[in-house]
Amino acid sequence: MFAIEMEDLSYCINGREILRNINFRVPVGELLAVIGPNGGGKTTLLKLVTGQIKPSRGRVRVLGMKPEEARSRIGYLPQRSHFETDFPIDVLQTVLIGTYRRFEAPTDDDRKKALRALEMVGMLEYRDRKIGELSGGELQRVFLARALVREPDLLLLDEPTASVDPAFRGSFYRIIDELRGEMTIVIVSHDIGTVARHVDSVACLNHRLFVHGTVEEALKCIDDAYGCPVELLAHGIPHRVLEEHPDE
Ligand SMILES: Nc1ncnc2c1ncn2[C@@H]1O[C@H](COP(=O)(O)OP(=O)(O)OP(=O)(O)O)[C@@H](O)[C@H]1O
Repeated sequence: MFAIEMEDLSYCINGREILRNINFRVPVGELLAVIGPNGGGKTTLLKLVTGQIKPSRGRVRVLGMKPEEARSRIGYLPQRSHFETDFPIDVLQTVLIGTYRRFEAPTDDDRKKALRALEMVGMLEYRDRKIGELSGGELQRVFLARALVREPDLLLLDEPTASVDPAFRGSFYRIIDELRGEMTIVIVSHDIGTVARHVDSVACLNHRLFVHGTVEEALKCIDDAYGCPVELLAHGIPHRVLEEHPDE
């Protein structure tokens, strides 16, 4: 069984093809990075996996099911959005949002799981703090706990380390290394150099899927996917830094 399967999948908005003929299989347990230029469709791909949007053509299966059936098995950390941190809610309550079931209050078991998730991300002692008092990196760890609280089989992380300090980036990847093998993990990232050190495989997406393979295989055709040169730096493992894209 695959954690994610896409077959001849296309997705269009207002007549514009955002994703084109994607064929893609992510084995259970894989730790995958999805990279690609801005607007290449990475977030759209994740939304198809969570069932927030439906393909215009083709098929997507998640853990062998339709995405909407698999939803309770998916943990999702969306791209950093405008979260209202003035809202008077504490850390534990924020994590409990991840256990949400319609018409049901959180149970004692939900609370235990939320505390365990906070422990996993090193935020247990912050459980009673108001979220408005947290730094960006601390808040992001709380959101990661919220994605982990249902003990998902598939964890989707959209730009998890964007706009947080380098110290958080290090602690974030230590958490990911600990989760490795316990669940399938998909990380959307622009930080190719860092992400490449931690993942099993890389998918390179720019409206179509250019490659899904080992880090080395992906780096070989990354220039094609980006449509512009990518500078290679030798750092023991392949490590690249993006040059500015001429269109941006
Ligand atoms: N609801 C929408 N309506 C119109 N266009 C949309 C919508 N959602 C996404 N798009 C467009 O689809 C394209 C792909 O967007 P998406 O957010 O998936 O890209 P991305 O690879 O995640 O980009 P980034 O790296 O900048 O986050 C973009 O051009 C975006 O403007």
